[in-house]
Amino acid sequence: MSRQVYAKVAQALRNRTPFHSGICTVPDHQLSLYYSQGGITHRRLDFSKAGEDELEALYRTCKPATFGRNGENSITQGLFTCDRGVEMELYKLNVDGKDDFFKPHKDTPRRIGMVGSLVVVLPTQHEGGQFVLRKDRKEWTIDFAEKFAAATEPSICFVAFFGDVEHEVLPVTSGYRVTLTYNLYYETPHATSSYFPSPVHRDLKEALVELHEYACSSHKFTGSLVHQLKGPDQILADVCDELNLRYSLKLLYKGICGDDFDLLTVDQLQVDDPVECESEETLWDALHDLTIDDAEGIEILGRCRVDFRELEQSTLNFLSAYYRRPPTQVLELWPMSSVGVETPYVGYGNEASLDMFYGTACMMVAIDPAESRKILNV
Ligand SMILES: O=C(O)CCC(=O)C(=O)O
Ligand SMILES: [Fe+2]
Repeated sequence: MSRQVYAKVAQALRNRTPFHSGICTVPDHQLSLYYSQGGITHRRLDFSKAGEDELEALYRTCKPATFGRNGENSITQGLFTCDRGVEMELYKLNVDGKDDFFKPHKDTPRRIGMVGSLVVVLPTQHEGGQFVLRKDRKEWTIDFAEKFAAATEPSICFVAFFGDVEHEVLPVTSGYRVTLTYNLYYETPHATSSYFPSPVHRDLKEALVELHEYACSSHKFTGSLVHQLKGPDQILADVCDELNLRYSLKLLYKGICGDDFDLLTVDQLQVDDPVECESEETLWDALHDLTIDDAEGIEILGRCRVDFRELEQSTLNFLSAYYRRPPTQVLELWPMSSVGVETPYVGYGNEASLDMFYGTACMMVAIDPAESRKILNV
């Protein structure tokens, strides 16, 4: 992989965000909301020209507790149609007036298969009410009021995010802010991000396409985790699928046995008898039923290579069976939103101590040698 391609792939992965937001123009006639008050009066509200008083009427209907009314709202027309693979369920209508806010929370899954939420912000005059998202100590703020102010055509704004993203709505400082929230479900257990490609999806694809020829072969899934890929990991899998790049999930055991070896395995290392012994003997015990396809020694680019000449003959004998010739080289691009597994054993030293082999889940994308690649039309 050339330096530029590496930089581009790494950049695409680094830029990933756990949400997708934007603004889109909508024909006037689709900006209507029908609602009923106390089950009797039906009202139609046209957001493309709704005035303050009409919005206030909606606000009063939706805030029965505050205004002492027994109102209820029903929405008879959805604004969105859904892409194949993702089911959208209209969940609720929020109308926020001055000083209203939504404190930080994560949306609770309403039923199995819910992947996230979509918030559609309707074009009403308002200030404040910024939408803040948080994940992994990162924070993003979207000011929809500003987006509407800059829009020249009737538009709606939206933000879709995964279920594990915390979000809040800051206080509205003037006007009314109206949103529709939708629950998003994958229709199939393994629906993909290609159904709603995000900028990350496109950037990643563009970066990987620069490898321009790929081997065509079916990918191998390892472990059950592959069916639970989330967010950016799922996007990487989808892009690989589209480009016919082989990928698999593996456990990476980095620097085991005194920092010497890096191993990729299809399963957690098992130590049958975790009694006190040298870590190499324990590793030998853990590996001895496994083939090189189950556990492979690799060279991580940029890390010290194993110097086989310095190994004791007995270690060399068992370990060399787990290295291809030449050894598979692995370039680490970005940490996966991953899980780790621990295999404890009793280490041998001046006194017995509890040691462990620690593996982290990682996604391996195979870049096969040029001669075995196929031209791909993308
Ligand atoms: O109104 C919004 O912008 C979103 C509200 C929200 O997060 C929710 O209803 O769960
Ligand atoms: Fe929410």
